[in-house]
Amino acid sequence: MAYAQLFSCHFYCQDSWLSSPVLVASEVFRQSRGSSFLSWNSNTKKNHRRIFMNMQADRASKAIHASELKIPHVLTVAGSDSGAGAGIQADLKACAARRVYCSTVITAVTAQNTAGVQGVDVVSEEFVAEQLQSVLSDMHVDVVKTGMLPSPGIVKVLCQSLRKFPVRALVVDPVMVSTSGDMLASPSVLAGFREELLPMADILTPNIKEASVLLGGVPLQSVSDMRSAAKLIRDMGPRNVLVKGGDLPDSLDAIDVFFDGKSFYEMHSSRVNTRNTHGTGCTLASCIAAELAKGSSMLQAVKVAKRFIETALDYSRDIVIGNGVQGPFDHFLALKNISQSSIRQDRFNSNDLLLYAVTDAGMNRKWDRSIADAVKAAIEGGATIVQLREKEAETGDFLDAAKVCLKICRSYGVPLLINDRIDVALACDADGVHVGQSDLPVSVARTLLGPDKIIGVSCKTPEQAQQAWISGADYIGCGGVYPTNTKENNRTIGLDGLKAVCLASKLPVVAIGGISPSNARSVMEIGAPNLKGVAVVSALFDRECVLTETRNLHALVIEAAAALTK
Ligand SMILES: Cc1ncc(COP(=O)(O)OP(=O)(O)O)c(N)n1
Ligand SMILES: Cc1ncsc1CCOP(=O)(O)O
Ligand SMILES: [Mg+2]
Repeated sequence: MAYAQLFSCHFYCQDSWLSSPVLVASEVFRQSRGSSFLSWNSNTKKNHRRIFMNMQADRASKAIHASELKIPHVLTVAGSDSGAGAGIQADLKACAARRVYCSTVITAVTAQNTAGVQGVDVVSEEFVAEQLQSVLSDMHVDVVKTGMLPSPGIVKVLCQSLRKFPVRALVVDPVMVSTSGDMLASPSVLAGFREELLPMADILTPNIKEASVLLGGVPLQSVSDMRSAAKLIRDMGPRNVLVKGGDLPDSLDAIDVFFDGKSFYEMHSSRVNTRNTHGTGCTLASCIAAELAKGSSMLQAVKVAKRFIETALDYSRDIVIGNGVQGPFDHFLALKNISQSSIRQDRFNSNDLLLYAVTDAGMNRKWDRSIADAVKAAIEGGATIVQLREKEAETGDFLDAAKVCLKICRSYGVPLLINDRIDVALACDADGVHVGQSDLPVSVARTLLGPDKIIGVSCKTPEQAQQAWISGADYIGCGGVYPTNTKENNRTIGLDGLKAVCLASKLPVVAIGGISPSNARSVMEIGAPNLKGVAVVSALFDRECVLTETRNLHALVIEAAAALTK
């Protein structure tokens, strides 16, 4: 009986299941009292308490799950762009870049590239409706963002679906004409926009051309025109309007006008001089939708979206994709620094350890040369990898030097590593880092740098060498093999110590510490196949001519390595 009462309470209270333990408790009590429930003995009490506690635990775990698994979700209803700069493809990339899930309803398939739109195949309104039903009946969508809506029928089925499955916000990008000048919606779509869609929209994001079309063709030539347009368009129903002024003539900045019905906000961002602007409208609207899905206010969402576009355009200003006049940009800010060395399949080649040049600012100062000149000379002399080890440098100076040296290294296809400073390596997108036993652990460095960067770690003992492998390092720097003045208080491990580390290591090893032309051969000849080379500071850089010294040492290690393979 008691169980039956509680069971019914469970269902009765389902709506408040997650939110109000007090309500659940009082409901248990109310129902048990109102049921001539006379045998309220201590056992029953205990049972009730146990069941109630179980309910509490169940509720808590459901609450944890609910908050853990709630993923902000944008549904984009738009056209596909085969060149992937705009449309559905831009929306997916923008949402992924803003860390929001994005589902897609495709309204049209376009044959498109950086030169323009070559063809459009409109999806039937029935099939658009079917896609909408599939997504909205199953998934929790926070925000719907619309792009290309090529027919009045598609606008109609979209509005029907939105009435059936209301969402938190609707972002409408009134895509009518592509940036290349091609028509993407029939004129009859305008009526559907005005009658049904715009009154449902939380924000409308027309560019100047689209704002003009919406207003029956009035030209927009100034910020003041954009303000008037924003006001008139808002009268058509959307709660907020963002008129994008990227195409405004005679303006140094890209100025957008945001109007929320009460206030106007002029949003300035610097105009990025690039051909890679294809897809900015779709991306901006998707970013707004993504921020709204995360819970931002409208003004904040617009600000973040604009900042994202500005950064992405600036980052992608020089990338080359396609031969047409307007290229796509890189939503993930990852393509610019792709060099031949970073896209080669074998990201780390242990043969690169052969002659490992490690810089020292003090030595370069002493010999009155810049770090750039030192690095260039070392590479021309035969250095196969370069490490910047700038112990005294200010962070900003270190980063500046790293950027300059990275350019030089990339131009020669030689990897550049940064000693100790993972932040500097990340900031300049160096090829990797070298860390010591008391720097950030290799596993943390790997998490921060990702799977593609090179990570080396200093090891003096076989145990450290085994740990280096487990932690995900790529190579081991082992030393000091001989006494050195370059590193203070550094225990010398000798050739025996080096050999012990090599034998214990599954990773390639480079020897370091007091190595020069006079002893490099003995190092290379210790008889460990995974000893791949020598790392040198003073024998290269505490000398008058870096080029000559590197050349000599290079000839020597090449000879020693060749003798070993005979
Ligand atoms: C290849 C190579 N091995 C060792 C070092 C030493 O780095 P450093 O930061 O001077 O000292 P630890 O961090 O190892 O204690 C290196 N730079 N390169
Ligand atoms: C950085 C470092 N780590 C171990 S020994 C050493 C110094 C190597 O410098 P040099 O080649 O001048 O002996
Ligand atoms: Mg270190």
